[in-house]
Amino acid sequence: MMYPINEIFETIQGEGMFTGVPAIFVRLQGCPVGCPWCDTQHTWDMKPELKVSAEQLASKTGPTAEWAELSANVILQLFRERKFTARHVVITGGEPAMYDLRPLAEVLEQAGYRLQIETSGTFALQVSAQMWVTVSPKLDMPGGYLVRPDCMKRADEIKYPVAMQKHIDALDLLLQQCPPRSDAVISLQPISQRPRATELAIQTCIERNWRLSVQLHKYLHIE
Ligand SMILES: C[S@@+](CC[C@H](N)C(=O)[O-])C[C@H]1O[C@@H](n2cnc3c(N)ncnc32)[C@H](O)[C@@H]1O
Ligand SMILES: Nc1nc2[nH]cc(C(=O)O)c2c(=O)[nH]1
Ligand code: SF4
Ligand SMILES: [Mg+2]
Repeated sequence: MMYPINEIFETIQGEGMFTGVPAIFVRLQGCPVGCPWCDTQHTWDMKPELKVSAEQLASKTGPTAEWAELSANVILQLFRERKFTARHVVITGGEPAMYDLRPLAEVLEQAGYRLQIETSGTFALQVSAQMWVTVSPKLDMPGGYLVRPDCMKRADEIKYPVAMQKHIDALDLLLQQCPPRSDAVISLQPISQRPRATELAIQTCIERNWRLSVQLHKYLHIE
């Protein structure tokens, strides 16, 4: 099984329940959901002419639409070559749930890593039993994809991006229609550090006893 990889880097997890935890990020290429405010629009398309070798991918600095096809074993080898020390791996994208992540999970979990997936919840999950699943639901996006009830049920964490009250109302409806597990953590993440979005998220989290997720990496100016 080969995975289309946009980048692999080590940093501090800036979002959700594992905020502050050193983590290796594996960013997969490709996403058809089309959120207008998406942080990673360079991962949406998989252009054949932008396919590069594993070596070229490893020397990438900063976000570009270049991608490479890597196997799970090559990904693990790359972690070792780059002397990464984090034990937590975040699989993100793009939309990583478009791919069967079980072979990758088998190799990395066998090597002792704890895995987390960041997903929009719009594709059926193919993940390991232990993987921490963060679903960031995407409602009414241009791609026309729907959030799946099975993804909502598998979620360990629902991390919802908000800017306006209508987004909270839409989340309330989703939580009614596709209820998560009772032990799932619910957090609000202000879109693009907008002050009004942040204020709304703070107020709503206090009222509902939900968590706040502020994209710490953007405040710290790290990757
Ligand atoms: C870039 S997405 C990739 C994974 C997957 N496609 C998803 O949407 O969960 C990773 C996380 O960043 C969030 N995100 C993307 N752009 C954002 C923005 N401008 N402001 C706040 N959160 C954003 C997403 O909601 C998601 O939780
Ligand atoms: N530091 C850091 N934390 C993150 N958490 C989720 C991210 C993502 O793009 O999925 C992300 C990211 O890009 N950087
Ligand atoms: S689903 Fe995720 S990667 Fe896709 S456009 Fe939305 S935020 Fe970006
Ligand atoms: Mg990001």
